[in-house]
Amino acid sequence: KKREVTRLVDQVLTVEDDPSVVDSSGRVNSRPAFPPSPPKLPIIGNLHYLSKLPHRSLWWLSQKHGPVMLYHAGSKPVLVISSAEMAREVLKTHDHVFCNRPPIFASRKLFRGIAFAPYGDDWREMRKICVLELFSARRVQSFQSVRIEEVANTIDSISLSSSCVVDLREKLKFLTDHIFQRIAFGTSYKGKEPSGSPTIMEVVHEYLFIVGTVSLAKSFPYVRWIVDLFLRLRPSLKRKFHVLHSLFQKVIEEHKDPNRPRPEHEDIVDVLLQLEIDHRSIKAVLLDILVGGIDTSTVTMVWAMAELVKNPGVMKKVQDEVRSCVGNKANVEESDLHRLHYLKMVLKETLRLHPPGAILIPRESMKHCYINGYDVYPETMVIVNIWAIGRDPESWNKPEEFFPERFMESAIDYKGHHFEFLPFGAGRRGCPGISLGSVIMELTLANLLYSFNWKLPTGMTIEDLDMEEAGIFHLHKKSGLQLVPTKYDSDSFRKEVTFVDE
Ligand code: HEM
Repeated sequence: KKREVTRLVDQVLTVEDDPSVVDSSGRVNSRPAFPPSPPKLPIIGNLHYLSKLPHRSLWWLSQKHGPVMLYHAGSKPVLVISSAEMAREVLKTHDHVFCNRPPIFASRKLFRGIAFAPYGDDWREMRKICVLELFSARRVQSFQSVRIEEVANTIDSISLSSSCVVDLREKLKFLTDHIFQRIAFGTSYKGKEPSGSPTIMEVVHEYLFIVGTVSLAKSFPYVRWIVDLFLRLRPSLKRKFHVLHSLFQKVIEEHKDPNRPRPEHEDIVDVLLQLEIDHRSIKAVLLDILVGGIDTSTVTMVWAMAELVKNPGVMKKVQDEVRSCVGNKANVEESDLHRLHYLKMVLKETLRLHPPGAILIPRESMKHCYINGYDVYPETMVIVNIWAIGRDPESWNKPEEFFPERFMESAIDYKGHHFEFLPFGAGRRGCPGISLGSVIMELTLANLLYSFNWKLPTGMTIEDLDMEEAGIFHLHKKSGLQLVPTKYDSDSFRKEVTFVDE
């Protein structure tokens, strides 16, 4: 109601915002009804409102201007959606209008995989391959041995530091990097770079950062040449593109070598070569997988462990569940996961409060339509602030609290049917990697929780645990996560459980 009142007040103050202004002769004025918008400045539009954490600035603005707001990034109008109801309008009711991506990232000269491709036959074809061939249930299952081996290596490596401070973020980054490189390339190049050379993921991050900056500069026709001249982004972008291009080319050539030893499972490059996909598209899909999978899973698991350490009651409950389900096995297996109901709730609660993509990858309208009575014109960029929606008190009771039990009697899942909870997006452009991402996260978290007890380094209290956010593409925990693991003694737990049962 408060939002509606704010919207009405805004409409009274800004006549342009009123969708049905009646003039003195009683005629309905047919001027376009633009959504409410913060006051603009010349050249920069509304950019002065943006902080280092755009999802928070946009959330703050939406509290004043409503869940459908027009934000001006320089000369570019951007429709910002901040409620479950309006997200449903965009991602379901009008999904066919908003399933395009804006031309950022999508230059023909760069990689144009699935995530940033414009809507059309090329995207449709690659998306079909993605859903039916690359991330189908059968294919995800075929990568099981990779997950098991890599998670076991991580547990072994942490065991070596039992009772010492461990940089858990680094361990998890290393793990997901290995898993996704093995899934995509059949082998991991991590640690095999010539000394002093950046890792693949470092090049990927730099590449994305430059593409993002160049794209943003396009919204500022007056200052674009200054950005180009002083930051010399384009030559740098070209160099990064070539590094990735040659690496992916090398991987493809190795796969085409008839003397290559047969791996125990087909990797993504094998599948794409068998489907006779052209090399350029294969490279773009490889980039999508590295970008889509590695950071998202790492940041989510770091947030989950941080929230658990901050909430010892939840930590105990989830560890008790994992340990009593697994019994006296050496580790948690994938076949155990379907019984770990509370663990799944912990993961959902983490994704509600800390969705790695706080705002969905931008979409673009393909034709005129109305959202909540407002005109939205073709080629308007649309962003859905899923971070704000996950904390909206209209949808969530005590939204700031980490309370996994809220999912107990609830049918809400993250498959894109519940618009108050959209960590993987929804509709035609929703994430095709949900099953792969979630099984990696569940298996890793279950084993971390099974194998170790976790506490903060000596002298640190829960209050000292910094939950500050950072990041442009993916929202990570700014200060990393230093924790002390101690190896869990399953015998003593069994005695404890037997004692309780008796
Ligand atoms: C924690 C794990 C992950 C999260 C939270 C996540 C989240 C997302 C989100 C929010 C989108 C945009 C959806 C939209 O616009 O409605 C997306 C798209 C995408 N994701 Fe994921 N993702 C994850 C893991 C993965 C994995 C493991 C892969 C592949 C290996 C992947 C590949 C993709 C691709 C290719 C797209 C673009 C889809 C399209 O535009 O058609 N993601 N993801």
